[in-house]
This record gives sequence, structure tokens and C-alpha cells, in this order.
Amino acid sequence: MLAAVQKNATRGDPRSVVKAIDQFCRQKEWAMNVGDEKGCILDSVVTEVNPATVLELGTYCGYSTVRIASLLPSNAKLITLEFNPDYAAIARQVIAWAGLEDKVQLVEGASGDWIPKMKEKFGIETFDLVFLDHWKDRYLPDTKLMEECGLLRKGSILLADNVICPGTPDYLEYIRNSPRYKSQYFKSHLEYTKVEDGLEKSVFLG
Ligand SMILES: O=C(NC/C=C/[C@H]1O[C@@H](Sc2ccncc2)[C@H](O)[C@@H]1O)c1cc([N+](=O)[O-])cc(O)c1O
Ligand SMILES: [Mg+2]
Repeated sequence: MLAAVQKNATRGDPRSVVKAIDQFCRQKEWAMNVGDEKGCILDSVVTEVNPATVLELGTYCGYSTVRIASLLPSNAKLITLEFNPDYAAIARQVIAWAGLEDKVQLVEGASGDWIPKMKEKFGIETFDLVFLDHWKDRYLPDTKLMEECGLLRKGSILLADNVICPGTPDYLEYIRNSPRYKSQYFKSHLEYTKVEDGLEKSVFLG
């Protein structure tokens, strides 16, 4: 995938990096990027929220990192957490090829360990937007952890990938029934396939 980006995308042009990855995943080898269809929904939410602080859980190869960072205002900060050092190494190169390294802070480690340190380590008060796309059984515990750590404010937006496939049943049950959130489901398809999937957008009500 990285070779395809370096071969087909223009340095400093995030859209060409996104296009190169989508082409590679459609034509050569499927990969678990959020993809072009759900990516458009992600883009519209990022544009609508126009966040100053963003947390991405699950960098993988940096596809959604590039999509989000390319839409952020100049002073905005995107922190993305990745557990697997090999994925992190690829993602750093993809983000650099897109010319977005100044907007992105890629942190290696587990969300459960880093979420409690966000304030002291990165000077973050609260996140305006959180994109959840990591291990599906971590969406719920990490959301509760963000609440406990005071990282969400009235109006913070959580956007969760894969709520249908592979599915995050405990997270959906919690977020759709909690009086502290207002949720909305954006129906779409699993990246590069015709299988149903979708994004769940939830506003924290405080
Ligand atoms: O499994 C999926 N995603 C899990 C992603 C996990 C990513 O996040 C970290 S884990 C971590 C842990 C803690 N903190 C940070 C990162 C992994 O190293 C990987 O980079 C998935 C699967 C399918 N699918 O069709 O099978 C489709 C998708 O869109 C998916 O996102
Ligand atoms: Mg996903």
C-alpha cells in the first residue's frame, strides 16, 4: 500500500494519497481503511464540526488520519493512537507523503493507557471530535474512560466506524440508550464491498 502511495500519489497532496490507497484496495488487496464511501461521511462530519482538537483511535495505515487532517483548520491538533508499531511506521510515512505531519501527532501505544494521560502529556482539555476505528471491543470501555477523564465536553462528537460490520453491539447499545448522548446512524457499506456497514455519530450532551 505504501509503495502504491509513493508511486501514484503526489507529495503534499492528501487527496491523491487517499485516491491511491482506495485504488490499491479496490484493485490489488482489500484493507480495513474506512474507505471512500464511508470516508465521504467522515469528511462531511469533520467539515461540519470544524474541530480544533481531534482524537483518532486506531491509526492503522493512516488513511483516515490523512482524510481528517486535510480538512482541519491550521491551528487544529489531531492525535492518533496506534498499538501496532509496524502499522505506526507505515502510517507515519503515509502522513508525511501527504505533507500533514505538522497537523498530526501519532502516538504509539494502547488507547486505555494513553487516554488518561491526554491532559498532562498533550495539554488537551477536551476533544471536539473523536473517531473510533480501533479494536471493536475497546469502543465502549474507551468511551467510558474518556467520560471519566473529562475529555468530552457538551457538544463533543463521537464518530464510530464499523458499528454494523464487524459490529460493536455493546457500544451501540450503550450510546443509543444513554441519556448523555444523542445518536444518529449513517448507513453505508463496508469499505470496498457491498456489505452493509455504517458510522454512528453521537453528540455528548454533558
Ligand atoms: O478490525 C477492524 N479494525 C480494528 C483496527 C485496529 C487498528 O487499531 C489498532 S488497535 C488499537 C488498540 C488500542 N489503541 C489504539 C489502537 C490496530 O493495530 C489497528 O491498526 C476492522 C475490521 C474490518 N473488517 O471488515 O473486518 C473493517 C474495518 O473497518 C475495521 O476497522
Ligand atoms: Mg474500520
